[in-house]
Amino acid sequence: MRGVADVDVTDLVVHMAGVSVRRGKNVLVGNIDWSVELDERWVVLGPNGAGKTTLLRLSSAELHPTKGKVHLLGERLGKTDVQELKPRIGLCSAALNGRVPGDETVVDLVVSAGYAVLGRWREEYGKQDTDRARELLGTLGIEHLADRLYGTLSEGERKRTLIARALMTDPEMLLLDEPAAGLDLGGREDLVAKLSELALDPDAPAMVLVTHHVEEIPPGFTHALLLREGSVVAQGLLDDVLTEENLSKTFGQDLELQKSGERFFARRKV
Ligand SMILES: Nc1ncnc2c1ncn2[C@@H]1O[C@H](COP(=O)(O)OP(=O)(O)OP(=O)(O)O)[C@@H](O)[C@H]1O
Repeated sequence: MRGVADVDVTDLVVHMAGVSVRRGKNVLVGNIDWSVELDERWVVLGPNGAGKTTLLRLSSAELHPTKGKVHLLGERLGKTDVQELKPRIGLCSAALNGRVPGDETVVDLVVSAGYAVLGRWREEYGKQDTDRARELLGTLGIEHLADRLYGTLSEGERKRTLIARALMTDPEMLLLDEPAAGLDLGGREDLVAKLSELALDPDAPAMVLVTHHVEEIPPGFTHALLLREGSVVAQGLLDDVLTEENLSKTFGQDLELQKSGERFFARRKV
């Protein structure tokens, strides 16, 4: 495995060294060493409460560590202007979903990401911006929904809209917090296929996807970090890390793991 001590952090998308986040007596994540390179696509996997969202909030400059150093896109958290850093990071999370006005059109919602506002009325945008937004909606397979109101979309369509929005600023890193949560089987499979296309695109940004389910890992993802109770169980290349033993340790029960093609499936051992 790559040694975190002897890397040039300015070349890395994420670099964490000895990072902990505490709230009172609770250790949300403890002593994390992790780095992400530009061409890598990481899945962060773990049970409820493992610290996945905390790790993503550190990676999106939403949260500072209690201890340790975090570098994002070569900038040290705490020593850089996060308002300049944030547009370079595309974040797609359920928290955002709840804050979107339902009467916003899909294309306006995507365009407004470039201006870091929710609600297009505050800004005037150019044709170049709306063309790019429509192109991104096309990439996610929902160009036909561009003029619909966000409030009328299905959950799966909303998820894709928010991913297009996160890509609007042409970020150097794309963070996806449980993108398939709440989707039905077909919706999940559609999304996994789209994320797989994105992961395999060499021009796409570095990606970090948080999930509870191995079934949601899109083909093309290269690395995994397994978290349990705020600590790293294993991290590295996906095929090395995603083993029955590591998965069982992560979820605290005896699990059977199968790989079919490029997809993973897990269930409790009987
Ligand atoms: N402000 C806080 N104060 C105390 N504990 C907190 C705080 N925020 C989060 N926690 C705890 O830290 C742990 C990690 O939370 P986090 O949201 O990062 O987990 P997660 O892996 O994303 O969980 P889930 O899969 O359920 O979303 C949880 O046990 C949570 O209850």
